[in-house]
Amino acid sequence: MDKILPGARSNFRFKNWAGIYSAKPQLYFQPSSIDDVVKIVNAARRLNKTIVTVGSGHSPSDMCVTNEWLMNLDRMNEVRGLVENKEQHYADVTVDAGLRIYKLSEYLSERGYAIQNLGSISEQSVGGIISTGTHGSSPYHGLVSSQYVSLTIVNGLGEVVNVDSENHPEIFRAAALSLGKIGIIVRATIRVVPTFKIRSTLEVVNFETILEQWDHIWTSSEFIRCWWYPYTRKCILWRGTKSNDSFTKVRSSWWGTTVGRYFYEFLLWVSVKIYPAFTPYVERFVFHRQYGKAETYGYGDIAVQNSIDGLNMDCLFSQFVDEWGCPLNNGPEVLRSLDRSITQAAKNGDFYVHVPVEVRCSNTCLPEKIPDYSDRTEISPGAVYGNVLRPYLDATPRGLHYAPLSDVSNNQLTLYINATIYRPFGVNTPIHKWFTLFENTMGAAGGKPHWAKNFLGSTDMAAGPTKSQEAYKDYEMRGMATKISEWYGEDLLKFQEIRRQQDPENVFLANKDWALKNGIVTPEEVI
Ligand SMILES: Cc1cc2nc3c(=O)[nH]c(=O)nc-3n(C[C@H](O)[C@H](O)[C@H](O)COP(=O)(O)OP(=O)(O)OC[C@H]3O[C@@H](n4cnc5c(N)ncnc54)[C@H](O)[C@@H]3O)c2cc1C
Ligand SMILES: O=C1O[C@H](CO)C(O)=C1O
Repeated sequence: MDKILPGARSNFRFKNWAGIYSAKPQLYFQPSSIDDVVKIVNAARRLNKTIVTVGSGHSPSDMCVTNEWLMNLDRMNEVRGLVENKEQHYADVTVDAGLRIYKLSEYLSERGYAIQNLGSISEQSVGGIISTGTHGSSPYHGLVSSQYVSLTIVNGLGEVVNVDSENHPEIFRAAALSLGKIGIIVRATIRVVPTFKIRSTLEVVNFETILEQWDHIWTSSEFIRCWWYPYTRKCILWRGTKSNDSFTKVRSSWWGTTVGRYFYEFLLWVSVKIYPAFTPYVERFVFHRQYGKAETYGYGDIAVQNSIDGLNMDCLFSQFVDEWGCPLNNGPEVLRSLDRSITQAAKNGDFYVHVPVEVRCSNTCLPEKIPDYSDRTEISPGAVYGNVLRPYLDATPRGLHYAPLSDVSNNQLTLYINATIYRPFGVNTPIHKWFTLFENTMGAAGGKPHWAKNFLGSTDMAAGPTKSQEAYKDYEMRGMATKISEWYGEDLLKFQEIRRQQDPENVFLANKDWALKNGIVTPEEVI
């Protein structure tokens, strides 16, 4: 079998980026062409096997874990063409879906173009980044998938299907955030813009100031991120705009040095393994080494970088991450509530949080049609949409209404809060108490979890078999099926219908437990 199927290996161990999950699939494939992918899918159908496609394995959860067949598209990493639209000031680049985002950025930068907006890293694959709803942080940009013009997928019948806004738009809406369940994305066309620099300010701001300025802050620049340090009662506010200014030198980073990094990880290790009450001291110490003590709101440190260096960040260590999105207007209440809980928990010694708690925003409201972009310049803000189709499984709040750029306010925005807990030197830190409280708070504020992350849920909400509470590992996902069905309603039903059409034999229903406990499939579908 290993010999006849393209790129097959039987002795491969998969580990996700964080190193939390690993698995030994029966076979691991790295196909080199769409034909190869079709052959593998057809073989899986014949042999009654399931396939998981893994991109760069950066999803924090166990969503890519399988003991059946695992496919990776790292060998399908060519750029197939770049078509410029000079009048509308963009270009459409067509690539194999295994290409990594940082590689695509290198290719584009040599030709004067750039990806419009990015998350914190550029390691993801073109296919993987959209499959979980990856986003950056901006009042004018939405999910990364809104930059995609078209997708080519190999579905569960081994058919090659091209989908875009005109051709099978409903399959596009399912495949643009599919959790790998609609088909294998083998090619994609992405809308990119002329290369831009980002001029950013990095300000040290009191937590209370952020809350007081909530109505103004989020629309004050095209790119914006807030890193909250609860025990220091401070935030770092990073605001960026497109700019023609000259590059500056790189900002210095204490934890970016070898000594700073190891020392930080060592301090975390001590606080996790030996003395948890040490955690707030570690946070304060690290904060002051990295950012100093003075508040600098309104006159922060300035840097001009290329867009990738500006938008990506140093994510430090292996980590658990639980991220939810809710209406941004609910932010002050949510943050105050989390603040009270974190403070109280530290007093009681119940749990401690790691930092930063990332506070970000996105604008996933879409216009009815793609706007005219002929007036844009290289530094014009805002999205140049590749499509205006909302993915069925888009986890951002429904019921927010599109407004043109000049009228965007907090009313259009999703607030993302990201609870990160590090695993210093690979040691698991307890997360259950903190993440459960976080999830309850975000859920009550109209939030939903980011699909890729380590949300936990509870046995009350899970579907499929559950265990006794004691039988779960602290970090094990219990599931959220009933909530997910309530939150997504008709959109989930539509997604499920398209999934059944595109994959009637359940070839992509590997990791069934994950899909079942979260209600992506119904128990009847997996029996
Ligand atoms: C350090 C770090 C920083 C991050 N920063 C952000 C951030 O700023 N914003 C954010 O939203 N997320 C962020 N993430 C999450 C990350 O962007 C997503 O998990 C993304 O989906 C990972 O892409 P990947 O290529 O690694 O996909 P994988 O994790 O390998 O796979 C993710 C899902 O996509 C499916 N898939 C992969 N390739 C294909 C394909 N070709 N066809 C069909 N399905 C496919 C898989 O089956 C799986 O369901 C971060 C993660 C880490 C570890
Ligand atoms: O999942 C994520 O990890 C980083 C935080 O370290 C980030 O921004 C995500 O999103």
